[in-house]
Amino acid sequence: MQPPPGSSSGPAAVPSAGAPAPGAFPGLVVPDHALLRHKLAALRDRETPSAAFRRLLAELGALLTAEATRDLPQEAVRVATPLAEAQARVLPAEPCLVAVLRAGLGLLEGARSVLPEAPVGHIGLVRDERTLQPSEYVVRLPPGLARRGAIVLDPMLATGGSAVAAVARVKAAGPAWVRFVCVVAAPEGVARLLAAHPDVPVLAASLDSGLDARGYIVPGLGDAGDRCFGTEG
Ligand SMILES: O=P(O)(O)OC[C@H]1O[C@H](OP(=O)(O)OP(=O)(O)O)[C@H](O)[C@@H]1O
Ligand SMILES: O=c1cc[nH]c(=O)[nH]1
Ligand SMILES: [Mg+2]
Repeated sequence: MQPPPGSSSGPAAVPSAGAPAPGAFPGLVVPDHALLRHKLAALRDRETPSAAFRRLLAELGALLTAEATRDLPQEAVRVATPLAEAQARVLPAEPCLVAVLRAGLGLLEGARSVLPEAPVGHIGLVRDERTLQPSEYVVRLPPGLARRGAIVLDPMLATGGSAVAAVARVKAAGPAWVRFVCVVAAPEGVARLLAAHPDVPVLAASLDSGLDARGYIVPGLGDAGDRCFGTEG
């Protein structure tokens, strides 16, 4: 990882050069968090090996899930501590976590560390690298989604085709609400996802500049699935 030219200190939020301000999308949240930026820097680095990439993705999954659940409704309860009764607040039900395969599995591991009782769904999608259209190869969603929300996890929001399809699949199962969590988002993907699903808030660690001619996010981090599972060619 190379230090940028000039000073090592800077503004709290460091947007990618050429990226629109996150405020350009009212449905998008990019948390202002030093730890997210720190881990994302290492994740982007082309020299980061697959094992470290997987660990970083899991850590980002935990941090982003904490942000995505920050304002969920809670119920008041009383608990007996070893000393006295305390007033506390709990989630009525942990939301369902839905991983978009393959790369979403990396985020899922960390998300489950903070939501250990969450039921888990899987949606297998692979993008045709020529047409950029996603095709679906597996869907497994848990029953009983009507009484809880769902958080869809996929590190990359590029053209948005995969995210739009995954969210549609989850919505068809009738969850109380849906939120979409990614690591790196392209403006094109955010615009497409919010246009198709305006009721679905999007949370990203970074809003990047755009897409290259092959539909990859720039600066991005390359192919997340390949880097996670060591399948790069
Ligand atoms: O926004 P889009 O243009 O649809 O691209 C984003 C999708 O591409 C990647 O998956 P990929 O199809 O490479 O599958 P993989 O995770 O198995 O590598 C990524 O994890 C998203 O699912
Ligand atoms: O930049 C991109 C775009 C799609 N899928 C990825 O894994 N990375
Ligand atoms: Mg891939």
